[in-house]
Amino acid sequence: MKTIPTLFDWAGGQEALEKLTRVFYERVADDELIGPVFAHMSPEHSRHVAHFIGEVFGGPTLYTQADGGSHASMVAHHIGKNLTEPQRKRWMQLLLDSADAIGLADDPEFRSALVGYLEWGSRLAVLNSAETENPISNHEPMPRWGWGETKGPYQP
Ligand code: HEM
Repeated sequence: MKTIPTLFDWAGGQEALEKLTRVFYERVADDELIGPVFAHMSPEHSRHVAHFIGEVFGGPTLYTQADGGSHASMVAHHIGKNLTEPQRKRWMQLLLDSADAIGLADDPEFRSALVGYLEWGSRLAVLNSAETENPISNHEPMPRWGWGETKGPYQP
């Protein structure tokens, strides 16, 4: 029986994900639509996002252990930001352009899983950004993403 790698391993591990977010946030900073949204991000931002995605994709628990984060603390960063759909679309476009620019795995299965996760996560980010209180409790586990389909429709 074939062993199926995690999305984290298939993507090329932590190094590839950190390269992806580094190139992405360089592009974000130059973007007139979403650059201003990230004007106050910390120097650690890019690495934290790579750690978060890596953990979601089955990699080491760097976001929750090394960075002391949680699903709730990630969501908290988006609360009250009032992100818009055009900003989300630009975020998606720049991230996928960055994936191509660094030569990230581009087989249909991996890209389908990647886009699926990014669509899901970015739409939640927009929804959460309209909230004034964090809908996620500190005890909620980190999301996990694999090669397959989503587990059902959106239910707040
Ligand atoms: C899968 C989708 C997403 C993931 C996994 C994600 C992840 C994260 C994480 C981990 C942080 C905290 C970073 C830190 O500790 O410094 C963060 C902050 C933030 N994210 Fe997201 N995010 C997503 C989508 C989006 C989208 C679509 C937008 C905007 C269009 C956005 C805007 C922001 C902003 C403005 C912050 C705070 C920046 C600051 O500290 O000033 N995020 N995100």
